[in-house]
Amino acid sequence: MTPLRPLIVTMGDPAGVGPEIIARAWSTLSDSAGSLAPFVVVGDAQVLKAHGQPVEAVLSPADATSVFGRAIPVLHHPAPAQVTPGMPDPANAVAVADWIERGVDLVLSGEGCGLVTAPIAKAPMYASGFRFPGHTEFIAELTADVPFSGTRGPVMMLTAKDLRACLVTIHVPIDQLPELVTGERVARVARVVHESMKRDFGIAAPRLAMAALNPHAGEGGAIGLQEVKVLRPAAEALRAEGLNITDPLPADTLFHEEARARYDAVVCLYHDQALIPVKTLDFWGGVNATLGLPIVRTSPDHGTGFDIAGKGVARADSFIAAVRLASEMASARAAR
Ligand SMILES: NC(=O)c1ccc[n+]([C@@H]2O[C@H](COP(=O)([O-])OP(=O)(O)OC[C@H]3O[C@@H](n4cnc5c(N)ncnc54)[C@H](O)[C@@H]3O)[C@@H](O)[C@H]2O)c1
Ligand SMILES: N[C@H](C(=O)O)[C@H](O)COP(=O)(O)O
Repeated sequence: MTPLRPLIVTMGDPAGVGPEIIARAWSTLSDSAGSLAPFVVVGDAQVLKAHGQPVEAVLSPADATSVFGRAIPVLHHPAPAQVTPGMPDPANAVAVADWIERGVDLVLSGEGCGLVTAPIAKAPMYASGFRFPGHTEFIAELTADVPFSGTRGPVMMLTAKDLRACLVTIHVPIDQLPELVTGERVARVARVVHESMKRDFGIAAPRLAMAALNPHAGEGGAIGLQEVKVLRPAAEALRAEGLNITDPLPADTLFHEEARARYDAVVCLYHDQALIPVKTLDFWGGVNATLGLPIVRTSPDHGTGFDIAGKGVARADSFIAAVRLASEMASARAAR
């Protein structure tokens, strides 16, 4: 099989742990040529150089393959404001968004096989006028006009070990869930997940589970009506379409080892219903992936870690797992 093009890594907030986990990940992965796609970083080369690894500015992702064994290849796009680890500056937020847009463009052009995004911090991005909740919605907007055969996302998936938890709603207040958890929204997410399990994970016959919203799946309507009125009808309609998906199941018994063995992915209804089990199962190895887009995109399961940025203690495990997963997903897409 033809070798993959490089992965495109975006630096994220330069004041966060992104630069140091990229440097640490490179020192681990630089001799993995062949088994994993190499990566090239879109960001400020000077910021990366501060983390003790060789850095080499390149002119295109194509240069990354020959450089990756000896240095971190960087497509240098300078941060406009001074970078102080742990001290985010909204003046750099526009550059952070530009790095993401550049990264998406490089994957769409075919110069990169997938995108791995180091963490951004929402507050400084919002302060600069960034109008998206996070990477997920921004990247969906950037790829909205690109043809895509299948149900279009974005769907956020958090994965660790054998758990793939996919979100129907993301960064919304809990009191909006009864209004937002609709049959249409659940069905669209389930279709995206079903198609992604085949496209991105090579699972020919995906088994999906659906989490209930209410305790004990609503206890037949005695503890809430979403399961009776919304979720079970949606599951029945999806099964009629040919998807293998359960009725809404009590979330408290969905995530233990034996339960996880019964499904390939679980459709969860809100952020913490998915993220607590994933980050509890393996905080250091968890990965955030965006499904249902024309490009592969992954990200570590943690944020910018401003409290430890620049102190040399940030772990690169999740970032390395995100690189591995993006490489695997890109390979699965290339093999189809
Ligand atoms: N992929 C992403 O872009 C992403 C993911 C999650 C959160 N965020 C954003 O990051 C910002 C900070 O979020 P938060 O404080 O809720 O979570 P966080 O993950 O940044 O930090 C939570 C705790 O985990 C620690 N931690 C984080 N990464 C670590 C690493 N690599 N090694 C060791 N310890 C680590 C931090 O020191 C902190 O104590 C917020 O704006 C949030 O929205 C971004
Ligand atoms: N909910 C995500 C997590 O905790 O990993 C995080 O906010 C990242 O969201 P984006 O990938 O949309 O930036």
